[in-house]
Amino acid sequence: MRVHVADHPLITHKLTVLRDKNTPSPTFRALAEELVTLLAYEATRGVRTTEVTIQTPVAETTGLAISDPKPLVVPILRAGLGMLEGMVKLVPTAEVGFLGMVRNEETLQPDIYAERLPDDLSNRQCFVLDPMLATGGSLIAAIDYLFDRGAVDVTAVCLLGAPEGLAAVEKATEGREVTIVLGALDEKLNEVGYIVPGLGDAGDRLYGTV
Ligand SMILES: O=P(O)(O)OC[C@H]1O[C@H](OP(=O)(O)OP(=O)(O)O)[C@H](O)[C@@H]1O
Ligand SMILES: O=c1cc[nH]c(=O)[nH]1
Ligand SMILES: [Mg+2]
Repeated sequence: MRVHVADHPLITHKLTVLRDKNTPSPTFRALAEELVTLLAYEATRGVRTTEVTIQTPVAETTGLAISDPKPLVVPILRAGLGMLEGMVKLVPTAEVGFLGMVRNEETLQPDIYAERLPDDLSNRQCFVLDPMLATGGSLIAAIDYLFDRGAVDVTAVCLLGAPEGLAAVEKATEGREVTIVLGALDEKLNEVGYIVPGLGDAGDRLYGTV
């Protein structure tokens, strides 16, 4: 598994405002979107491309075009939806599929409650969007789901991760083509499975649930 943790003052600045409990939902949403666009730059480093020949007004030249089948972007509902616009801004030709997942806050086990994905993901490059990688249970379930459908490589973009969750994903996806791009790797999980220092419940903060 490849892991990339962002190291850029602009990303840290935006994450600091995002973490602040006094930041209201509209600002939180705007920042989540901006952060994804910045992280997507790194996450798409391995996007598959094909050489193409084009004609500029001056000369013929070769360049690159994103290959077919186009990448599939999969936001994990609910919180991952807050990252979708930021990602498709950078890759506007990507196809978008949806996975609805919720973590049982007592057992911390994930449950898939909705799915709208292409049936056949064979030979597909997938980009999963979820702001929080806590125990890793949700991300492992999402990655398994995509590989079971035939995906060949999965890159997850998360705003924050916990070391425990990252280790769990690494163990569960051994031998598979998986990349994790994080805005920051936090200190730990607390006793109820929240990331410390984290930002609280990303879904609640995005959508104003109290
Ligand atoms: O790594 P884990 O321990 O599985 O936790 C992370 C999951 O928890 C949050 O979703 P949540 O279940 O709160 O759903 P929501 O997006 O609807 O709020 C988050 O967006 C992840 O999907
Ligand atoms: O810290 C956490 C952990 C799981 N889900 C969240 O939204 N936040
Ligand atoms: Mg939530």
